[in-house]
Amino acid sequence: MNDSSPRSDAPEALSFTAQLRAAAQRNQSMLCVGLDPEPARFPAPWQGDSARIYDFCAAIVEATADLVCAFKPQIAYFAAHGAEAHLERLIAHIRQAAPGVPVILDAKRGDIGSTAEQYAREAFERYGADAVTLSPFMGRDSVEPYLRYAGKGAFLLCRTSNPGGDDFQAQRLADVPGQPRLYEHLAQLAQGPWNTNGELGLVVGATYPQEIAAVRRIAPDVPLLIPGVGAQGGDAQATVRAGFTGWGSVAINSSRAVLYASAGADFAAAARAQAQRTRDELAAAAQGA
Ligand SMILES: O=c1ccn([C@@H]2O[C@H](COP(=O)(O)O)[C@@H](O)[C@H]2O)c(=O)[nH]1
Repeated sequence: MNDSSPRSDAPEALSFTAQLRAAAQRNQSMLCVGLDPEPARFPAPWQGDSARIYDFCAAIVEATADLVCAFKPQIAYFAAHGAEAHLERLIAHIRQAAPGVPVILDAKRGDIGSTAEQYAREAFERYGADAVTLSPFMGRDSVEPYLRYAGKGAFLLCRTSNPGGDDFQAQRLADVPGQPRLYEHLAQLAQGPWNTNGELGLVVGATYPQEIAAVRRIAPDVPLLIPGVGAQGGDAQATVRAGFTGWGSVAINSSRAVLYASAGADFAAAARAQAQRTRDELAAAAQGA
């Protein structure tokens, strides 16, 4: 043996997509619980108290750790209260309470390359997230800094869950062969030329199952982050039928329906019950898919 070769007893870290697949399989779950803390909706005596953001989210994580394939903190809910330190502490806590469950930082960043480098550093080094959401509006060079982080994931907004997503995402691109809609073109890019580290994914809303199916046909290999079940009324079963191709192929997000399942002292138990119902409904849809 060559003694000068680097040796480590630490297991090699899994890439984001491998982690997502493993967590989904282990917990038999497509459910991603969204961490969108709103102090006004916290139970008494924490109601209105932004100093309790960490405590509230940590309780949700502990209650649902074995039911999810991922957690998705939305950065605005922390930054709006100056609670970035709570987010750092929360992600560190997820490593302890839910080992192996990946963290998708929902930040929807998008800027010129030099600024994107700073956003990537924030997501992956400051917060230690496993993946981040990005707006692809500024083009390939605005996405590349994130792809330089080995094993880290990035989800491009593709066909978002809101009605206004049609304003741009459904428009046809006259200059691209076949004149695809913008969201279809984004799916082609994510499946092919932009996916240089094999860790790109797409955001598609559960409120638009037909578009999920179209995206899945164009991009059969990329993971889909699918918000919109629960509070936004997306069709969970149609979503699974349209997007699921195996464990880790989809992370179906529910935030408010889980977080605020009860406004009382039993909020964590109620969140667990709601997460379990959603996980089981999604899994049952896969059996029938
Ligand atoms: O198209 C999109 C992209 C992101 N989101 C985010 O997901 C959650 C949804 O929360 P619910 O309470 O389950 O409706 C939230 O953080 C959004 O910012 C989305 O809804 N749609």
